[in-house]
Amino acid sequence: MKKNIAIIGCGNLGKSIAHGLLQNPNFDAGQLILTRRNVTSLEEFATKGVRVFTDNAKAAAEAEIVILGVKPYNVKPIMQEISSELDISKHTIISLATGVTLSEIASEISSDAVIFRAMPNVAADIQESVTCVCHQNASDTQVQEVNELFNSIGITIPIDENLMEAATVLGACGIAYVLRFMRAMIQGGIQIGFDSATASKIVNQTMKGAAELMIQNNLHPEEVIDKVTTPKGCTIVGLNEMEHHGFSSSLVRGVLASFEKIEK
Ligand SMILES: NC(=O)C1=CN([C@@H]2O[C@H](COP(=O)(O)OP(=O)(O)OC[C@H]3O[C@@H](n4cnc5c(N)ncnc54)[C@H](OP(=O)(O)O)[C@@H]3O)[C@@H](O)[C@H]2O)C=CC1
Ligand SMILES: O=C(O)[C@@H]1CCC=N1
Repeated sequence: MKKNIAIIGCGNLGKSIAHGLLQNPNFDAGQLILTRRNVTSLEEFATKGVRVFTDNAKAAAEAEIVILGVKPYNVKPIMQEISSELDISKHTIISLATGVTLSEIASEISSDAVIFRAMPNVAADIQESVTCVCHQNASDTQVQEVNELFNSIGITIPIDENLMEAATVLGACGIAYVLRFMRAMIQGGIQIGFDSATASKIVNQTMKGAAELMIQNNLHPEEVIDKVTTPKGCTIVGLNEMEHHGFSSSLVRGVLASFEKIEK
């Protein structure tokens, strides 16, 4: 795809997406435009040939795909700022904002506008995001184009808009839950004798191995857990102890708490 892409409000997630896109050999840095008010932290991109602006309207005017990377409460003012530069026959708008609906965005421009909501996660940085996507008014070609964009930084899953909040929790918040689990594993590893660096290395590779096993062999976790838990062995003792302390229950409740926070 050779279209220009503007990320308006290039913060944590925007930068991850930009890093991921720039690793793609078919993606030209000149296609990318990044904005925020304080552009100091975007200098690394400018040195690679990315256009870095503070002027959101100018960025929108120079792009065909406009990604809204701002906080949810900034979507409306940003749309008002850039709407004079948006041409609904030219622009595809992609909002990353949690909880802001397609119709809320459309109300700032036109009900006929081509608008996507996309929910990636920060693993976009290394092209390992999962991005759930829904849209309004997009043609098959436009859907393909947006899928291609997010496939270049991971995998893309089309969903109905009513699942976008659930997607936010499972995929976008989810990476934080997984990392907190990893931190706890590392802490346990230190307590049983490893230095932090070695414990981290073991935990990182164990996580990667577990995830790849599920992905490559298309398995449910419990199928592999059964193979690891020797009867009367140490794994089942550890797992049961974790469950006595509410391990699975606390994760499920955390997922629900995040979901309820978005739904409020
Ligand atoms: N972080 C994550 O993992 C995920 C976030 N999201 C969603 O993505 C969006 C961004 O999240 P995140 O990246 O964490 O947030 P950040 O705050 O890191 O990024 C938003 C950026 O917007 C910029 N900004 C604020 N006002 C303006 C403005 N008027 N014009 C241009 N830029 C502006 C800010 O920079 P400056 O102050 O310099 O202008 C800031 O860097 C949110 O809507 C969030 O819900 C979705 C999935 C995952
Ligand atoms: O915590 C948040 O609100 C955002 C949405 C998903 C990840 N970060």
